[in-house]
Amino acid sequence: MSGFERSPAFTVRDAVVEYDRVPVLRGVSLTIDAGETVAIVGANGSGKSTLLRAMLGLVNLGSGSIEVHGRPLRRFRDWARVGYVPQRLSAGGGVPATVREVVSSGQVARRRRFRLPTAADRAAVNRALASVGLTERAGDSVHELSGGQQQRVLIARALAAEPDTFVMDEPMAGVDATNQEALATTIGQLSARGATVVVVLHELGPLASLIDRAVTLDDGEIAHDGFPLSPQGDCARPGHDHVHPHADAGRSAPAVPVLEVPRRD
Ligand SMILES: Nc1ncnc2c1ncn2[C@@H]1O[C@H](COP(=O)(O)OP(=O)(O)OP(=O)(O)O)[C@@H](O)[C@H]1O
Repeated sequence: MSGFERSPAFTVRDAVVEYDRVPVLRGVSLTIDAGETVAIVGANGSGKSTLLRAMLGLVNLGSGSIEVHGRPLRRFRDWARVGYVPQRLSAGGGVPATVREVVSSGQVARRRRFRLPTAADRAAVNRALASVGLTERAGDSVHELSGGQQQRVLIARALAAEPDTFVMDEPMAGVDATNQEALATTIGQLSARGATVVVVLHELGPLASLIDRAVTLDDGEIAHDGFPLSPQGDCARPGHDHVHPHADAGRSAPAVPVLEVPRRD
């Protein structure tokens, strides 16, 4: 699938983003090939989320340019190919939504207008729910769930659309160790099928064995782009403010259902 695609999934050239005239990205250039699994790491406030949001057109560039699957961002239309996992579930305006409804909402971009979900759509939602361990909670309101469970709902929402490109902002945040391992297995399966995965991480943790490229941001600039560095000295201390990726030893993970990623070859 994407392994045969010639265009990179993302091409970022000299991207500058400012908030209230304060530069947050200061000329970031980055190419992510289709099929790569790349971690974006760096200290709090270094610009990781802003970079992801810029790559998806959610914040405007002050200068520079971004292409998605070979097209300038503004002309890219195939958003059904891209699954985004934001950092947190937005408040949702108090409208009660069940876990299944939120997960199904991920499929809206791939459906033709006014077409109801097919059996295949429903099956994809069921697979996504199972892969994050929320099958039993499908009928519950998302507002009743813990932060970590809500995070898993967001991941399932991205999985349900069966995109070939995933952009995830700290998907492991607040998720307990068992579910982190299960998610790592799911992401590994996506990767093995040739999906592109761009993931902001605080620590490589259970994803370490999947990540062979880490991009470190430092104050809005790329400080490292390459093989993940190992933690040393003070950096090895748990809980310190990470400014580079940690290549922890990969751990084995429990088996979870295989997810179908559409082939494009
Ligand atoms: N909407 C906004 N308006 C103003 N400033 C913002 C906005 N969003 C982010 N910032 C600022 O931009 C800088 C980079 O923020 P960003 O969220 O991209 O960093 P990050 O590396 O993802 O941080 P964290 O690890 O804490 O999530 C920070 O100083 C932040 O306070």
